[in-house]
Amino acid sequence: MPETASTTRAPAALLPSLAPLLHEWLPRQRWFAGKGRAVNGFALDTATELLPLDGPGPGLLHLLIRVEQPGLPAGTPADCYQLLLGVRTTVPPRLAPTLIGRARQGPLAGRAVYEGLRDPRLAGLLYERLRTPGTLGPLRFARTAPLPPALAPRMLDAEQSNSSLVFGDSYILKIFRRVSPGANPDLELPLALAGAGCARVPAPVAWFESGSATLGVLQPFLRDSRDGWRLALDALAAGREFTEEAQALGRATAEVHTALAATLPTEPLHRTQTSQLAEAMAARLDAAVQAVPALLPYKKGLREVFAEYGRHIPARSDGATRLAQRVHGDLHLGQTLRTADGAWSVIDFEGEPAKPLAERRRPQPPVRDVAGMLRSFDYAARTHRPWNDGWAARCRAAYCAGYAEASGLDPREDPALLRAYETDKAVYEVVYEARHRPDWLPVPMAAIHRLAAGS
Ligand SMILES: Nc1ncnc2c1ncn2[C@@H]1O[C@H](COP(=O)(O)OP(=O)(O)O)[C@@H](O)[C@H]1O
Ligand SMILES: O=P(O)(O)O[C@H]1O[C@H](CO)[C@@H](O[C@H]2O[C@H](CO)[C@@H](O)[C@H](O)[C@H]2O)[C@H](O)[C@H]1O
Repeated sequence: MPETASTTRAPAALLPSLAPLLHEWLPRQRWFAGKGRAVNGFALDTATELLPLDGPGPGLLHLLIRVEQPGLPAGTPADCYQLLLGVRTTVPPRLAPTLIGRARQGPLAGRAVYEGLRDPRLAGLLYERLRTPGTLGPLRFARTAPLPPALAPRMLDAEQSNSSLVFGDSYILKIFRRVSPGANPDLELPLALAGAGCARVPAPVAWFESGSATLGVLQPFLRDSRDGWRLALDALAAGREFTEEAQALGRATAEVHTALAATLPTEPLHRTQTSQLAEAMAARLDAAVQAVPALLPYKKGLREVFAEYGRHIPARSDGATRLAQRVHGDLHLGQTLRTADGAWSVIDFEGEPAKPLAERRRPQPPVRDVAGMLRSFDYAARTHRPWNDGWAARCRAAYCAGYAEASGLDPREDPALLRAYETDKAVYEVVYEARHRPDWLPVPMAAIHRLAAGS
């Protein structure tokens, strides 16, 4: 074990020290999901000293903390977040921007509390833990193969739902911020895909957990890669087509789907399941209209798209029953990475972060991911001036052709299904943009306008 062994604190004892600091700091974090609602209090589920707080140097405290907020349906547990806090008597100038505050009371009174992941010494310690399988209080560390020692850490500053650290340009560790019981699909699916020999995902090499909850996953870092969103925008800016890339992305998506269907449970999609899926889409639309009233004029037209899907008799052109299966769940260009050799990888299998874990892990028609990517070509085209609708249409066609090539199923053969999933995604995007990036709202609204009009 690296440095000194850990201890587990009685969690409640730390709250008087931490609660006043976190009250200010937590709601400001990009990954804090409860924005716009008051924070009434905190409860600590676990508190683990990865590095003792009363040692000579800095301490590293791992917390699973519940944030009590109003407005949750009865019986819904408060959101639980994972925090890694550094604790020092004084914070050196290079770490000053990471300061959360100085505790005034309780066992940490007078000590500085700061973002532990931004301290290379503490981030390095976490990597050392991942190298060493075993348990540490409530935390369990596992790995698939030996890892090299002492890789220098750096934190990614991307706008993320979680937090990621790169170690020596060899590995990337994603620390999940909002944590729920149950395997996180971002570990479960890449592990299953790697096990099935699918080369389209960076295979997890280590992870850590508490109870049944996944807390972090270490994967190879694709250092010479660029993400599909950047590549698409570059192509647009240079007046280039992106059809070859889109076709390869279609093939990559199909490879992922085929491997997931071969290794994880699938369910037949008969008429009843189809109408339930259509009803769920209509219910999401109703909730979205409440949240974003600009959707109201389109409600009737959009409901008709879902009703058409609900009436639809699912049958494949080869006569087989359609299947629901595990899918990516939030596929878009930003979730794809292309390495210098031209190979595409798919990342971030967590699904839509706002949805409950159980819902994200449910089998769904694979067209859900196809629709997500088709929406993404439209997004890329719409962020470019002048708007290049033809570019997006050609990418969309090439992507479907690539998907058909690798899976034998052309998503365009089932337009009612595809339109319903594109509409469901556009409705999700309207709510997402209204909440996070209001300037982007016209992008999904343009799609809503088109889809509600039946074109
Ligand atoms: N294996 C990887 N290799 C290189 N970069 C990666 C890798 N995995 C993730 N990234 C980079 O990290 C960013 C955030 O990762 P992501 O899994 O999307 O996190 P989040 O769930 O927080 O959005 C990605 O946009 C990508 O640029
Ligand atoms: O990447 P995340 O898992 O955090 O996904 C969320 O944020 C995405 C934006 O970063 C959002 O994607 C939408 O915007 C993209 C362009 O920035 C576009 O390519 C996607 O097609 C569009 O859906 C995603 O919906 C949201 O869940």
